Amino acid sequence: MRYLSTRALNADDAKPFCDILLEGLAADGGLYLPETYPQVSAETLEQWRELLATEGYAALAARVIGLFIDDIPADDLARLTAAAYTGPKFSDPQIVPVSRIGAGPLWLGHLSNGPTAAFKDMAMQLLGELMEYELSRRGSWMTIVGATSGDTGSSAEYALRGRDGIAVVMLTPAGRMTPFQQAQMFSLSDPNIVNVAVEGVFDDCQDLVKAVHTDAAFKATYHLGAVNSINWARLVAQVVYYFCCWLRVTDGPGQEISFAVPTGNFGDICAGHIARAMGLPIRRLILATNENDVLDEFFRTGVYRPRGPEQTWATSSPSMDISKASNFERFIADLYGRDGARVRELFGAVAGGGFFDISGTPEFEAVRTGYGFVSGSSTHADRVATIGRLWREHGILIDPHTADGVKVAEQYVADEPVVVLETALPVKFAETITEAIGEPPPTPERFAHIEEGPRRVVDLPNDVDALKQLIVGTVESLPSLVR
Ligand SMILES: Cc1ncc(COP(=O)(O)O)c(C=O)c1O
Ligand SMILES: N[C@@H](CCOP(=O)(O)O)C(=O)O
Repeated sequence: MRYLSTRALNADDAKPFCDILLEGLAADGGLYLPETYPQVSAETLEQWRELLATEGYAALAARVIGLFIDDIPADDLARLTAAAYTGPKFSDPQIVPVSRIGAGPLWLGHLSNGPTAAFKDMAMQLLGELMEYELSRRGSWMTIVGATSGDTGSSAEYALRGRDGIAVVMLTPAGRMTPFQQAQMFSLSDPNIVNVAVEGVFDDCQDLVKAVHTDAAFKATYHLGAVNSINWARLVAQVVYYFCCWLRVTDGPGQEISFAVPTGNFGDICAGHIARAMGLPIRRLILATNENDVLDEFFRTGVYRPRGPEQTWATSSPSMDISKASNFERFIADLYGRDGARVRELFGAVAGGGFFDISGTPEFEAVRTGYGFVSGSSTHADRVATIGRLWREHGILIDPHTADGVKVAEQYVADEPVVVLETALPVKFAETITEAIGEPPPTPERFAHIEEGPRRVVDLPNDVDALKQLIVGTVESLPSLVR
């Protein structure tokens, strides 16, 4: 299996999985995609049903991900998935259980049982294993430069702390994360972890990451790598839980279900799009945004108009306060039949501060009819009401992002089961939970003292040169990194 940038003009540039695992973002600014999506038959799905029941999530992950990787031996990959998806890292032995909300059509897919209580752990735990494996095979090292709106950062740091040959420089939007999210990251004292508070919003952090990654000389000298969902390895690991949820909710071949996905950077739902393209019987992909509703606007109207920091609102589902969703480019590349020139043209307009409008085109018609996307958005009042209602009526406590998913899913209820992906645990968002149910969320024992103790974080202006200096200083301060 080989991979090409969404902006590639030449199929000869295709690369194997382990190259793009370490490269992260393509040199042309595009995102990697496999040349084709492997197809999974109904018969294979039934074999995987048996596999999941007898050998568990890690075995399923090795099979699904193995379809996309031919440069890691199958036994090694199985060992890596077994190391990633296990207790006590994950607090539930099923790794991804599902539960039904009452007797209705809505289900929750529980993705937040990992070390940092967010769905990011589902991919990040594996990414940590894969990166260490490949760096050690090559005798190399890496400086991860990432951006977070609250959950990717801690998830990456818990997956990579103390790992040999890897440093992490993680950019956070100053003052925009919850106290719990800040504590999860800033309390870490490992020398290979550097937390940064950038004067700006998440999109500014993400733009800085992309700027250093597209400076080829700098990237090569400092061995820059990526852990955001711009890295294909993140997405392929996330594809697995769509298969898992489908297998747990259905009991036979061909049964269609839908997924409702709280969306920010379009990574989670892009993994659903890929699972569907592989043949998983998904009827609809229900995209849910908060008040930062650029993607909902696109899926309703065909107009993609990213917004600037001044129009990116600080909301009570803060991890989705994103107005320029990276992975959306992957979907557009598929929509346009991997026409790299067209993708360059569309995203060139966006990079210049503009927008694109594909309303009235056959491609936009296909978004709904061929790809199953529908969308909606949610407000603070909606999520508080949804959290309160599920708590009172069903005794189920969900976080504000999952509440956005439930709220939008309810708009689209039909006759098939709908799995709402639970993307974080309530403990991370105490203020909103308290507003919704009149008391703070329970704190799982493993997080009992997280908000106590000293913090380590570096302030940084929104400036590429300042970031480069910080990266240089970090690498120089860790002599064990450079082999
Ligand atoms: C808790 C939570 N929910 C939902 C999302 C949205 O996921 P994605 O960015 O993959 O669309 C994020 C991160 O963006 C998140 O941290
Ligand atoms: N919500 C994310 C934003 C980054 O998304 P990613 O999936 O591209 O890493 C976060 O919590 O940081």
